[in-house]
Amino acid sequence: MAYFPAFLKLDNKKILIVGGGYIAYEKLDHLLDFTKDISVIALDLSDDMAKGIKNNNLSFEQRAYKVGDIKEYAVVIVAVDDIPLQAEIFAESKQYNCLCNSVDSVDYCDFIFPSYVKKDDLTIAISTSGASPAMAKHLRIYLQNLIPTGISEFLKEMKDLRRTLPKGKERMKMLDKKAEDYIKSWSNR
Ligand SMILES: C[C@@]1(CC(=O)O)C2=NC(=C\c3[nH]c(c(CCC(=O)O)c3CC(=O)O)Cc3[nH]c(c(CC(=O)O)c3CCC(=O)O)/C=C3\N/C(=C\2)[C@@H](CCC(=O)O)[C@]3(C)CC(=O)O)/[C@H]1CCC(=O)O
Ligand SMILES: NC(=O)c1ccc[n+]([C@@H]2O[C@H](COP(=O)([O-])OP(=O)(O)OC[C@H]3O[C@@H](n4cnc5c(N)ncnc54)[C@H](O)[C@@H]3O)[C@@H](O)[C@H]2O)c1
Repeated sequence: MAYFPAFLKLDNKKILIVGGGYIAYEKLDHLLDFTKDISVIALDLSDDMAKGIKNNNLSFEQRAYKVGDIKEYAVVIVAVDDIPLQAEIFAESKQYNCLCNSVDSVDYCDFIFPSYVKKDDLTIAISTSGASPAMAKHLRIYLQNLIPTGISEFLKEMKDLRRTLPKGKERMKMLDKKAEDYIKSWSNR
């Protein structure tokens, strides 16, 4: 079955990444667009991962994962090259209020990472439900080239209108028309 798309609020939620290699860095890089409350536990770090940790002042412990490490975390990303450990941490996460993502199998995931386009308040997330991460990536690149640079300003204008105009049918109609015209103007380019 396909995954339900939701946008998770990360305020006051601690995130743990286990692993410090290439894939851990990909996940870290994406998470940093949304939060800085990230800790890392890994036996060793790639250069990118070491830089990411240093530049963002993240907490890092150089050691093997041990049972109980996830206790304080709301989300754990298990980015180790060890599938049995991914299975163990996923099973352990069920004892706690902790959502788990494992990088080798959706069987050990409560959620999966989408590919995404982010421009200020706009986030477009793309998933193939794990069928083809490569396809998710290329669809992201395609969409990235389609979205006009002025989208952030347009969204700011729409946000201001929603804040200042009184709620009701008239506002709804006006905002709907403005959004429709904006999209039409850009698809006619
Ligand atoms: C979208 C993206 C987001 C991100 O990473 O943040 C992401 N993978 C990306 C890239 C990518 N990953 C892989 C390739 C090689 C080509 C290929 O296999 O297609 C490429 C392409 C590349 O790197 O160029 C290999 C791969 N990926 C997974 C497995 C295990 C498995 O399938 O069981 C294997 C095989 C490992 C092996 O056999 O060695 C699993 C997952 N990867 C997901 C997300 C989740 C499903 C997303 C969805 O489809 O909805 C899921 C299920 C779990 C998760 O990771 O959350 C990011 C693109 C970001 C961007 O650029 O926009
Ligand atoms: N989800 C995806 O998009 C995707 C894509 C390609 C590969 N993968 C899978 O991701 C996994 C990781 O790949 P990689 O290229 O980052 O590997 P890598 O070898 O570069 O990194 C593995 C990391 O795990 C750490 N580690 C291993 N055992 C540990 C333990 N017990 N405690 C703490 N840290 C530990 C190592 O120190 C290292 O930092 C592989 O199994 C690969 O098949 C996933």
